[in-house]
Amino acid sequence: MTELLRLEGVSKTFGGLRAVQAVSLALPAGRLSALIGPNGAGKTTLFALMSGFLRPDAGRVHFDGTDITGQPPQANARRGMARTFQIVQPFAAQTVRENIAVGAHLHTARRAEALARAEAVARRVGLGSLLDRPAGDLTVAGRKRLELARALATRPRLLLLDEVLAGLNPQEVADMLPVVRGIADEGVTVLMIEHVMQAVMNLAAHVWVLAQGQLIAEGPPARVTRDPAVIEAYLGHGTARRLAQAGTPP
Ligand SMILES: Nc1ncnc2c1ncn2[C@@H]1O[C@H](COP(=O)(O)OP(=O)(O)OP(=O)(O)O)[C@@H](O)[C@H]1O
Repeated sequence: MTELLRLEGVSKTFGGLRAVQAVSLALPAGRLSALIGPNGAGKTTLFALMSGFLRPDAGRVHFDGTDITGQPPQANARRGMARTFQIVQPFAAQTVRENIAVGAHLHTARRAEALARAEAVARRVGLGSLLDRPAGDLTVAGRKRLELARALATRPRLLLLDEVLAGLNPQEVADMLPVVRGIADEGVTVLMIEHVMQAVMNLAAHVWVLAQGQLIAEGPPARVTRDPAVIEAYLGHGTARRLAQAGTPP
């Protein structure tokens, strides 16, 4: 298994809060993996540490064999790392095409080339018919696709998706799953933070579970979601034992 991203003992403290504590993991290249955990577990902070938006207090980050610890996000983007944000903030007055072209400009200064690239990416994520609409007109589901498209336009090798399914209804989630799977099938390594477990079970080959800043489990999703430590982290202390006593297999 080739790894694309490796964390070694990465930690981050905010004031007295240990948001991420000595996290080590190796992300396999060419696969779709997920990072799950209860609210406030440190998932978004870990993404920021991976992509250079935050600098770790301790530990190292390696991308494709290069130590990138402390490198700024722009440098990491040029290396092939892209991330989406939980709160989508497009340039509302600009068209969908122009918003996506911002990402394409990472690799070209030529406007026509960036716009052409934007159009191709828009079709890939199902925004082809909305290219000339202002981004401010998009629904929540449309904005999520736009966020994905802006990241894809940078031609990433590693795509970090921060809750791209949050706020979508079940039909919209079902419509988005093949889009995300298609990106991975084209060879992009994907790591997704996701609370929608149906999506994690459906898409991810490997899952890491973060709770209170620490990795508490990893493995195939079906096994991880049965892990008593994971059930405890989500549902509270003693839950796994109570479920077992009630005869409900966790
Ligand atoms: N810039 C910051 N300054 C201070 N505290 C922060 C900062 N960013 C995050 N935190 C805190 O660090 C902890 C981890 O936050 P983080 O957003 O990484 O969790 P998360 O797992 O992504 O949560 P959620 O699933 O709710 O998005 C939380 O207690 C949060 O309040």
